Amino acid sequence: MKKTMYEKIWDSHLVVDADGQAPLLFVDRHLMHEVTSPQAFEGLRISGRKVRNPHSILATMDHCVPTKNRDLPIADPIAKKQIETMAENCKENGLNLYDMKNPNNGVIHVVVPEHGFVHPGMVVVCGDSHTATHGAFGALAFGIGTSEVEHVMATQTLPQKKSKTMQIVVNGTLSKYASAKDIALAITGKIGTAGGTGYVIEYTGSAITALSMEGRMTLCNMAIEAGARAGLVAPDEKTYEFLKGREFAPSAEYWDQALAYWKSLPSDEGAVFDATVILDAAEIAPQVSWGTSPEQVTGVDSIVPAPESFSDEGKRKACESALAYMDLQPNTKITDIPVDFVFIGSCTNGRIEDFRIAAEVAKGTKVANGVTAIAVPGSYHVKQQAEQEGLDKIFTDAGWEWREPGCSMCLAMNGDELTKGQRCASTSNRNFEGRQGKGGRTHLVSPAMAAAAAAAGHFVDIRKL
Ligand SMILES: CC(C)[C@H](C(=O)O)[C@@H](O)C(=O)O
Ligand code: SF4
Repeated sequence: MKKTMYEKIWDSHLVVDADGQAPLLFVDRHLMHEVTSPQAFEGLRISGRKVRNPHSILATMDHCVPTKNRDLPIADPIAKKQIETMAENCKENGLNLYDMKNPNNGVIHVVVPEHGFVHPGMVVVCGDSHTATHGAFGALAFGIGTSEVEHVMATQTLPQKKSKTMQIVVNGTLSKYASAKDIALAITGKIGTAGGTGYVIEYTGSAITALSMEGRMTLCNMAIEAGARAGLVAPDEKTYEFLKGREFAPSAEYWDQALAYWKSLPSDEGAVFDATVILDAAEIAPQVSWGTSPEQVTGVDSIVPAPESFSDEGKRKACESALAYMDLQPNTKITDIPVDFVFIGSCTNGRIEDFRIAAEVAKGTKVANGVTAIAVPGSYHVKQQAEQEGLDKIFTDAGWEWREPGCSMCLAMNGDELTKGQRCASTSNRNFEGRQGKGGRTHLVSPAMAAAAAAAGHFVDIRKL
């Protein structure tokens, strides 16, 4: 029988599939951060159980960490407690933790690939919805809840319902400055935040294979915003090249064996998907979200929609309330929307490629009057690399703040936040009400779009730069 990549990974990880019970999957890699793990460790402690395989786990501190003045004590007592608890839990259980002072620190989904910890064909979990990022390597990677975190720590297995499969085909060539982020947003715009519910998405087509590993990570990262359980891209030469020589990649001795397995993973020619969605890369304009859900998004050359333009009652109401929250009038040109704040960073767009493209746009510009712009590398390695390339200088010369790594303003848990009514061009993945601070307004964009908005003080069609 012809199988999709998802089915191959599923079948090879199935431990038991007994009648009346959810199938049990083997878990290769378990990623952790300080927010969703404390109760799981507590549960283990109470039941007197141990972590089954500490080597399957990699942990970071990312959500609560400050992005400046790291030498000072952490001011927020909740953040301080979370960070201390994480350190104690990892120590007690012998886990590999890259804490705030470790040169490998950063956002979990940026750090993990840097060390080659996830390989094609693996099952990867984390108490975090953006675990989907690692699907870029052809691994089945998805977020789990805290009680599941405890289960995986104790058993290295997880009860899972099998998903349906969706193929999203993106052929053609992206226009200048359009990026993986724009593909991701265009997909969410097309299928909606519930479009992928119940599915694992496999991204295929020439525009996907043309993406760098960073781009594939950006794309898979947002599979969750389209409602999917996970996103996958078939491994290819770029994947192998990226992994080769990294700390946790298979060593030379096992490389050929690993490669042979990885090459068996891509979906068989003629394998049947439960659903197929097709997009043309050439038609994807740089995207800007206008609402409070990642599906409320449009091209930069477009306008803010009017509620009446939606035939669906639910979507019309959602548009109305989003426009009220965002303080936007229907039919406003996207390029006429001003910004007060610009954030480049997060596990969606906090990688070196993101800062390179943003620096290219920011070079020689000045942040517009009244605008605050911050660049927050996704990891310390990204930060170092960017500094080696002189990118930090480009940003600071242009009036940007260059920060320490962390989730930062992606979800504003560390004190980096918008004030009420501030409007932000953000390279993160969620524009929910209050996501970047109470009363803050988020517009999701690519790094290049964010950099252009910082200089102009409003959104700009970067294809015309
Ligand atoms: C804190 C964590 C549970 C959450 C997630 O699951 O994604 C966060 O990372 C986010 O991006 O909203
Ligand atoms: S960067 Fe944002 S999306 Fe990614 S893990 Fe942190 S909070 Fe979640």
